Amino acid sequence: MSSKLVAIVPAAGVGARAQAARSGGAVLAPKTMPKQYRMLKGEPMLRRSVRALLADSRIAQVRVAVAQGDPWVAQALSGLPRTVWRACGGPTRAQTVLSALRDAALDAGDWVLVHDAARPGLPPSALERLIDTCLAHGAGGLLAQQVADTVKRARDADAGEAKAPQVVQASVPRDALWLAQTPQMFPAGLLLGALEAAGTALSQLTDEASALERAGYAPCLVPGSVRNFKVTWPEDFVLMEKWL
Ligand SMILES: Nc1ccn([C@@H]2O[C@H](COP(=O)(O)OP(=O)(O)OP(=O)(O)O)[C@@H](O)[C@H]2O)c(=O)n1
Ligand SMILES: C[C@](O)(CO)[C@H](O)COP(=O)(O)O
Repeated sequence: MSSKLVAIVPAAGVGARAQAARSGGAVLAPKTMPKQYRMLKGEPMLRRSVRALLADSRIAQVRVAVAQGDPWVAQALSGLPRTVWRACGGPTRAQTVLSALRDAALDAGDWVLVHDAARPGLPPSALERLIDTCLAHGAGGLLAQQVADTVKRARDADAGEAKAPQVVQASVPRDALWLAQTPQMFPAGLLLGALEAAGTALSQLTDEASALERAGYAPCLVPGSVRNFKVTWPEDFVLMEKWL
């Protein structure tokens, strides 16, 4: 591989949903330690996610993007090889990724792989599969899981009945449906161009592939892993510890 492969880990979120139970159901103000620094089997979640990436020697560097004034990152990442961190976090995930990408100043032909700090369970085999597929096809792609359950679309909630249960409008054919995971891997120039072209829609993009799709590309869907779920809700910490 003549071009280099660099990983970006957006880690500037506050983990509001993960704190819901501890605040009695309400979403907390971002004062408590964000979820990416909570310990999972004796190690901060962020450190585990970075170590999962370092397992593949083709990744030349891992660049972690944190919020301004983050007091936890230096300790959480101490001693890890090929790893740097920058206080370039933005108000949304997509804005964090865009500023990290600009900060990295990669060549257009380099590859960039974006991975959530909140996915510490990434298996080496899934990472290897993604990198192999993207390099072989010369195109970008993402890890994803085919939907296994029957899918329902809810009818618009009745504004007058806040406590009424949601009801089904229709069942949705699931054959072509996949759930997007990370890492997501693209040529750096392509991803930067697609994120910049999103303009005011940037903050609505929930993953990198969406930016490429808007720009007319069709990213490869590479089978991910059930272990690679995103730690989002309070109960996810216990579940992830069982996998690790
Ligand atoms: N402004 C933001 C928001 C999110 N993220 C990162 O994007 C990843 C996926 O986001 P998510 O799981 O939603 O984390 P949070 O935004 O922290 O969670 P919540 O939405 O519950 O607050 C995480 O690694 C998170 O730190 C980020 O770098 N910058
Ligand atoms: C990127 C992602 O993990 C793919 O599933 C997801 O879209 C992040 O969403 P979040 O709302 O920022 O957790």
